[in-house]
Amino acid sequence: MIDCEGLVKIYKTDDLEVVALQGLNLKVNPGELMAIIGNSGSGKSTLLNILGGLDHPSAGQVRVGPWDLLKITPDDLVKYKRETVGFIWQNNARNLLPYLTALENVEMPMMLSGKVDRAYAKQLLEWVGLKERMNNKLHQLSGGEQQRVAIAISLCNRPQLLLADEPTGSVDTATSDLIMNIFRKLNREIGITIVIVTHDLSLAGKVDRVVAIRDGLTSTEFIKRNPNMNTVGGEEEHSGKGLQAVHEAYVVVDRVGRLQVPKEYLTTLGITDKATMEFDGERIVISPPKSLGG
Ligand SMILES: Nc1ncnc2c1ncn2[C@@H]1O[C@H](COP(=O)(O)OP(=O)(O)OP(=O)(O)O)[C@@H](O)[C@H]1O
Repeated sequence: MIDCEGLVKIYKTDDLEVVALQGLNLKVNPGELMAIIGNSGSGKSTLLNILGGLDHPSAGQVRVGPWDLLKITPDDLVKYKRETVGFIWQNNARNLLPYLTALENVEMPMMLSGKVDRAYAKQLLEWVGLKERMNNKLHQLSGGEQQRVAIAISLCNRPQLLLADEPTGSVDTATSDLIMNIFRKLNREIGITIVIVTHDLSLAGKVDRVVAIRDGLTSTEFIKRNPNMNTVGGEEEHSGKGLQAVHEAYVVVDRVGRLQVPKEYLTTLGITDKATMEFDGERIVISPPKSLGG
């Protein structure tokens, strides 16, 4: 579904260039539910905005389904955004209309795109567990319920790909579990591919695959040891240890053999610009460079 290779994004301000993505590689299979984690400034939102067609890549390859987002024409980009992707942000609910009901809020974007499908709007609200509340005005719903209305809206255009940027950033743990359960259900039942961006490790622990971004590059991949295990709401996750407890961690090696060594390892070993690499037949050992002189 998603194929990024050597993806680069450079932001140019007056006299400054920020390289937000430095040649990132990422593959996401159709029907996958996965998470992208990374510290603040690592490039997560930049990646999501590019995948959502909100920002243009500077170089590299980025494909979503049949679309090449580097070469896409402006007309096709509008079509792509309308037909292929749905977006959820942390504070999505802020964009909803408080004096309309949940159902009317879902119908609004349908109206703007020229076709209201009331049966589908109701179905969406049922999927997010708001069947009984669809005729309530938005201001009568809690923050978590409003976020669920926002999820229903993101599916109005029947997207094949759902992009969620910190979707549980401003809700409590119980609501966060509920939202994750909705994602899993949607993923299973309608086969939609879902990419969640978060810095919340406990949230990341609830999906089968997590890709960590560091300094604009994919650095580590965590794959669930037992993908059938449903760990939503498990104690391990709430303790924040969920990711390491149920996932195996792999360092990402790109097509030409490059990998990223975590900064803390380099600092501990005092490695700056060079290292020694040895292969003992089974392992590759990276050490500080041996001193040459005296
Ligand atoms: N419009 C912009 N103009 C200039 N620099 C930008 C712009 N957007 C992002 N950046 C820079 O690109 C880098 C990556 O930012 P990005 O927002 O993608 O990170 P992030 O991982 O999503 O962080 P956070 O978790 O804080 O949202 C940062 O150094 C940021 O300052």
